[in-house]
Amino acid sequence: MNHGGYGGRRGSRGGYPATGQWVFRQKSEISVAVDSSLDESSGNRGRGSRGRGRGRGTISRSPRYSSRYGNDQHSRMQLYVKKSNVKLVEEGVQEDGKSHEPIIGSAKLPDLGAGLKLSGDNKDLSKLSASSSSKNTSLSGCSFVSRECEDTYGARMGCDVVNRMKDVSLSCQESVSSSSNQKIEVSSVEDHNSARKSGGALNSSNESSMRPFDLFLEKSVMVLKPSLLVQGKERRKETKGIVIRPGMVLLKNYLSINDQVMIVNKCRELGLGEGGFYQPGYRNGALLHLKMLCLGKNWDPQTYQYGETRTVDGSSPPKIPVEFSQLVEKTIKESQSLVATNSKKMNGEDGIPSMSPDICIVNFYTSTGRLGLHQDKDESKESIRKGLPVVSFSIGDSAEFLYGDQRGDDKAEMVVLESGDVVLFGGKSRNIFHGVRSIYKDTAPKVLVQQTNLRPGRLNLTFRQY
Ligand SMILES: O=C(O)CCC(=O)C(=O)O
Ligand SMILES: [Fe+2]
Repeated sequence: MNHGGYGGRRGSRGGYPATGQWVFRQKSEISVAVDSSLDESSGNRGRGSRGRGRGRGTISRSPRYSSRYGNDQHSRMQLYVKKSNVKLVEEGVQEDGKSHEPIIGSAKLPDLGAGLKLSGDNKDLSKLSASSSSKNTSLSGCSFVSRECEDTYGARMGCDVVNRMKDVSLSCQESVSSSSNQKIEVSSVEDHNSARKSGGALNSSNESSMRPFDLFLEKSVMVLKPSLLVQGKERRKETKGIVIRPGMVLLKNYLSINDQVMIVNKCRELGLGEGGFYQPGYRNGALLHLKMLCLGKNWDPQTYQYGETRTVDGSSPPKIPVEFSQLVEKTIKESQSLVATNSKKMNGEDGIPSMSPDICIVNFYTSTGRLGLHQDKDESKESIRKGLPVVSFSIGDSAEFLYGDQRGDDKAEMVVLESGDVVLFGGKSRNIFHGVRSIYKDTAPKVLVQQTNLRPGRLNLTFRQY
């Protein structure tokens, strides 16, 4: 199989050998996690809250994801400094606490240059956002034991440093405060390796968008189990079928936690393999605000066509796991009987035809991910003419899902899709405009996150028949 210029990617799952390793040099025993993202989050900066208002009325006819364009391609890195209060100090900027706060969370590549410092004491967990383009990052004020930080999986680079002192989990997202002056340094091996591979063109959008992407966060040292109460509550959610409009059905809480865990695990595994997750881009270079994995056939955002291989790297899409297809079949039957009982005049016109999926597009949205209103119309004419349904599984964080007969966000209806929800749109609703306006942070079922270590964000699978 030709992997073109991206041949290294496959090896990286096994390979990508040195890409994105982060080395922490420091002096004591704290954990640090560095999470770098060159993904959809960047494109959302500057938007209003939750991205409302973007892309309004701008959907052009053909682009499937037409309003997902984003020009801000700054890469963003998030530093999780566990058990320590830190502050971000740009080189050359006074360490006066307050003056640095604005830098945190909004630092962009050009501002940071080659170095970036964090300083603080060892009290709280903190999260910093900064540019991943910086060649060196130093953390001051923490006693860190430098483990290693592997950018195992690209666009969102995970680096987990263990708190050897207390053996506690370190994920936290508090604001940064200041203080002490102990130091640790973080330097990005990724930069050096990327430089080698790309001849110095670091952080080029190609390079970063093709980095392997792991749906899982690295396991923390200590994983807190959700209480039995939480688990009980999450299990008690009732399954309910709703006919939203002719041809469109919502199966609320349809996927059990076990199904969701199975799906997440399979997507994670497939997403790390050949043809795995990447951040797709349009012909003009703009990146979509999500990570994508195609199963069965590859959908190409540059041509809006399906193919047997992915043009950007020559990889073949993995097959759709049989367990997925079985679930899809079940949901279609379920919807058909729901429609049949709901509709007195069952003349077939409001129904949802059966289909056997040979395409699945798996999208992963971080909390700032989104997807502009579009129609799914790149399947065969026959498939669309027959109204073969698109079947959509939502897993993880909840999302505002827009749908309607017209293009504008303001003309669309909205439904919140939660983890386990399934939406089908076929028949008379096959050509609806639809999209994802926003993701609700931290709304994924705790038990799912605990059982899978799924990253914060939302996983969506849409099944279709070509
Ligand atoms: O994430 C979703 O709910 C929708 C995804 C979608 O419309 C697509 O991939 O075409
Ligand atoms: Fe779609």
